Amino acid sequence: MRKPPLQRSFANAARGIVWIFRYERNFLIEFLALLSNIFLIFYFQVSPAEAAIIILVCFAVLSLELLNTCIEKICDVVQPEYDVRIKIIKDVAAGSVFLMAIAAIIIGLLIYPKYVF
Ligand SMILES: Nc1ncnc2c1ncn2[C@@H]1O[C@H](COP(=O)(O)OP(=O)(O)OP(=O)(O)O)[C@@H](O)[C@H]1O
Repeated sequence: MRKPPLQRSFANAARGIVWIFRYERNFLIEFLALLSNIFLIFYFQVSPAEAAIIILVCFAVLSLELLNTCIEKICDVVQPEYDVRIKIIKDVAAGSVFLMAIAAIIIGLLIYPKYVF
């Protein structure tokens, strides 16, 4: 199979992100968290290294949300009925987003207080 041109690959990726914005509420919430952090970084004039860590962990949460949604969609195709194995797969995939979200909160608690107080 021939590889699609680069701009078509970008267009496919952009379509995927537009789709998840429309249909996955969690992604929207996590995106708003990214925007809030960008605001706070400028407001508190956070150092470049710390800002990079904050931005990186926010994007990590968003990326894991994309992968979690993919896994959910594959599961729904493979097994639309209740299945305890699907439950484990979906719960574990959701756990990956949850863990990274906890990491994001910890990083926020480590970085922001010194700018606030
Ligand atoms: N086919 C299934 N068999 C067993 N359990 C399922 C099945 N589908 C969903 N579940 C359970 O319901 C939960 C939510 O799954 P669902 O596909 O509805 O994702 P969601 O509501 O988009 O969740 P998330 O907030 O993690 O994105 C799963 O984590 C799993 O525990």
